Amino acid sequence: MRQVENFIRGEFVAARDGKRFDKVSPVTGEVIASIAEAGRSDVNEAVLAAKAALQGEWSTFTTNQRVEMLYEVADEITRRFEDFVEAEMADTGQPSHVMRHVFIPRGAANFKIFADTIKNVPTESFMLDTPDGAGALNYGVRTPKGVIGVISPWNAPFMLMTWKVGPALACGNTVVVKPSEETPLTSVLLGEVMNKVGVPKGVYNVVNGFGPDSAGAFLTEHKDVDAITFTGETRTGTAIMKAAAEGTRDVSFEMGGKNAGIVFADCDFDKAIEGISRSSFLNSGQVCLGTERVYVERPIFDKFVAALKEKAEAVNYGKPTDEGVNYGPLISKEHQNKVLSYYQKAVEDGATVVTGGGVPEVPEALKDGNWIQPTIWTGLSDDAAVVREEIFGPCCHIRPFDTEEEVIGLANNTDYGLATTIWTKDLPRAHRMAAKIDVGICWVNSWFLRDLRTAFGGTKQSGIGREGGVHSLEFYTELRNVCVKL
Ligand SMILES: NC(=O)C1=CN([C@@H]2O[C@H](COP(=O)(O)OP(=O)(O)OC[C@H]3O[C@@H](n4cnc5c(N)ncnc54)[C@H](O)[C@@H]3O)[C@@H](O)[C@H]2O)C=CC1
Ligand SMILES: O=C(O)/C=C/C=C(\O)C(=O)O
Repeated sequence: MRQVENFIRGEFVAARDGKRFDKVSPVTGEVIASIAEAGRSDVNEAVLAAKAALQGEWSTFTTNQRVEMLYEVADEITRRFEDFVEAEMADTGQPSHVMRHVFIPRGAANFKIFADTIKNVPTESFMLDTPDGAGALNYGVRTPKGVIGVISPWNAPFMLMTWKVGPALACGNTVVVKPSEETPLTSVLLGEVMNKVGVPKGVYNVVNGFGPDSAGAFLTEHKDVDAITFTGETRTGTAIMKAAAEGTRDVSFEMGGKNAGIVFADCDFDKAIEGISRSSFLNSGQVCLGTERVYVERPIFDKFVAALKEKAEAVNYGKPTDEGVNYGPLISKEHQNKVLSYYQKAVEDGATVVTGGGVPEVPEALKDGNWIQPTIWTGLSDDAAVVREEIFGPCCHIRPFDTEEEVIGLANNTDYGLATTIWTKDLPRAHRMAAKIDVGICWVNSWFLRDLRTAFGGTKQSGIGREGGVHSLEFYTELRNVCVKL
């Protein structure tokens, strides 16, 4: 069985107390790896390694040298593409084409985009008038923030971890990553890449383990961690924020969503169906940007529900590498139970189950995997649990609407504010809507179309701060103003 260690100061090391935990395949339920579980002293060692590296060779790198090294990291990921695809598939159980076309290429791109950003971003400067007429020059200098604690989730593990590590390293920081306990493989594999291309030891570290009373909490509580970036559940964000308050450390949070998809009668119908089907069912619905509330203009409501039902029923369950498989399991038994409990709740609340609602028939070899049917409901009230709470599964509730004002109110009637997707050919209307829906990311006639230079993050309980392009520099650097009297 695969043995996976922590990665500290450039070495793959077991936990000092020898503790380990099992990684279980979401596809078959088999134990596929044994993972070193970092205790407080292992986390301490990783943080001290990262702190020491800030003063070492890494600090002598020019921006250009860092940029070149990040390009080498990206190129080495691409050279080891198959290894990353295999590890990510083993971790998540999601189909090979999603790994090949989205998650692994995005992992490599996350290093290149921030290398480009740091190389090209201009320095802020202002000329100030002074009474003597000579003036003063103000200019900004960006310095690394220090040791960054990276707490990453399981739904797109490599893509979301590198989305943080890329800019952190581009800005000259060092990192300690705590990947989700469900998906440790690619973070540790990245350690091999870092060593291969010569990233100085201690710049990139990985500690495995769980959240509370484990590696996650030990890391976020550590006083030498200067800032924390986190993607995951809103409640976890609250716990991390409390830990970060000690020492007033900075945080960047990308958290849950209960995103609305809005479909007007004048939309390109086939594209809207394709878009909403992806946004509700891709990655088995385990995408923070996904759509769990769909609002459809009344004249096309019945036609829309029927067409989305067809899409939901067309998924092919199976092993990630099997030909034609386009749909994977949920990440864990715990998550499967959580999603199934919402399926049950929807029925208790009086939903019409258009399709799905349970566990599908799968071949004998897969019966211990965490399979679940894509599910569509109609007929629930706006305050039903499955309409208000983030489920993070392949499901959506569809409700008709009659006016623009009404649907803006419905879309905004949530504690979250991550993303929305609007489908209409009336672009002035799309712009009006985009201005009024309280989210960080608004897609029109598209979904998950990502330009990595754009601001990414959420409002309300969906997050704090923005990352992406130059916005990442705000979090990963300190900006010092220098004022020179001329
Ligand atoms: N991208 C997103 O928005 C994600 C949302 N979720 C939501 O969260 C729910 C639960 O999934 P989980 O994996 O349990 O998410 P989670 O938020 O508990 O886990 C995310 C990461 O935070 C770590 N963590 C947990 N508690 C911590 C603590 N007190 N201090 C430091 N680190 C801690 C975990 O070990 C993991 O690395 C899902 O059902 C889904 O609704 C989960 C993953 C990603
Ligand atoms: O494109 C990105 O950077 C992120 C996409 C998805 C998530 O953040 C998520 O599902 O958590």
